[in-house]
Amino acid sequence: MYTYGSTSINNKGNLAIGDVDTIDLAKQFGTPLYVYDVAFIRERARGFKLAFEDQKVKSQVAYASKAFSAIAMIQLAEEEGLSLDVVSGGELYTAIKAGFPVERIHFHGNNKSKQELEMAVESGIGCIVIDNFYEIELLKAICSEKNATINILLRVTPGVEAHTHDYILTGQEDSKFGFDLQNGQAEEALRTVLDVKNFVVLGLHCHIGSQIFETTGVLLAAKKIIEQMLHWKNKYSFEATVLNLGGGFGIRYTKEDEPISPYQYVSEMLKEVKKLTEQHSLKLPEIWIEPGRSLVGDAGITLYQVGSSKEVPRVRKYLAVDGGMSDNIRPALYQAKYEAVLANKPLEKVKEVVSIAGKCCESGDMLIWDLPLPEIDDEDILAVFCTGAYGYSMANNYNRLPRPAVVFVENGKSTLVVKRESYEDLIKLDLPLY
Ligand SMILES: Cc1ncc(COP(=O)(O)O)c(C=O)c1O
Ligand SMILES: N[C@@H](CCCC[NH3+])C(=O)O
Repeated sequence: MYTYGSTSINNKGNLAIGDVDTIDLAKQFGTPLYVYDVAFIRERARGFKLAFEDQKVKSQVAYASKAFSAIAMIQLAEEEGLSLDVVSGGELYTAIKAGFPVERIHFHGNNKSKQELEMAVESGIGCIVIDNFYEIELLKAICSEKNATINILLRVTPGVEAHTHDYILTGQEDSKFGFDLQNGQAEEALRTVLDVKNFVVLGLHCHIGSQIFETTGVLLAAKKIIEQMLHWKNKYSFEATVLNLGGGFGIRYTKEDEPISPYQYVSEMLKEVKKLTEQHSLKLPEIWIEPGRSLVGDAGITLYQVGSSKEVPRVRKYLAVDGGMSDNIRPALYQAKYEAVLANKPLEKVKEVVSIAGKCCESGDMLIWDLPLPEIDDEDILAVFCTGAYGYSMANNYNRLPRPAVVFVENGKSTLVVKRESYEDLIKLDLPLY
């Protein structure tokens, strides 16, 4: 059996994560349960930073908190010296409440509201990544009213198609994000922001998509942007001091996935940027990146209690668990694939192939199709690997299922970092008619 992330088999023969027995975790905290190995997250964070240090390039590695935002996670990002990418007032609020240094927070989003922008400006945020002309006007008015100066990046769409699921592509021309680099929109945006006295235009941002396994796309994007940078230096005497190349580094969800290491990805990216800027006699900008999934995705697993099963003769057997699309919507949304084992007998011989269903009232609520498993018993716990990114953060209360708890494990110890929702929590915003 291949184990994912930092899971292993312990001396009881159970699946362990960060040296903590997953069956003990399920007993102590209940199921479904998200569990993160903190050491794994730290190692990834250090790996990203090392790639920049080795190439002697000034950088910021910003954790894209949309992957998993919770106070403890933000504090961990701070401990590792990461910066932070937020995309909403809610993510910003969480970061502020976690005590994250605001000057290292970058604010993204294709439709930031006036209230969100005001909150960001008032907080003294490090940088706002401007996405569209509407936002330029909104932010300009807010800064002038508050007499505030703000660092900005312009998000550009370089017209690059990355190889990933259509729904998580973002760098192509037909995208809701950013200013198009090729049709003159980005240049018009640059002219506009350079004229705003309250803006300090740090540079440019692009993000071509998510769960990407190769550097071809980002290298092409960097080339297109750097060529524009040269043009804009000549035409407007504008030299970018920051180039943010986004996130999107892929992880290994299943045996078929073969991502390159973050270190290799970043090293190749930096070599290309250095080469191109030297070629065009441009100053090497600070390089920022925004990994989300690759910092937390394979650090996390979800534990479920198995429940009912249904045999469809000659077709398949469904095995239901006590969660589903409410705690992991990715299979339903992107046909995302996952691997799983029975955590109490991960090494036992395979007996049958079953399809793992969730408990929501939807036929599409399937977590894994055709999973080989040993003989299944009522007390079995299913562990699904690599659920650390876009699991809890995309969790919902469909069918009024309470969202699961989140536990961090490190050095053999477990800590509850997000409580399980209760039925009381589910109705706390409801107002009775009588
Ligand atoms: C602008 C931006 N930055 C960073 C990310 C993080 O992506 P990932 O979690 O794939 O690293 C995303 C999500 O795709 C994004 O849209
Ligand atoms: N939520 C997506 C990624 C989108 C990232 C945001 N641009 C996923 O689960 O893969």
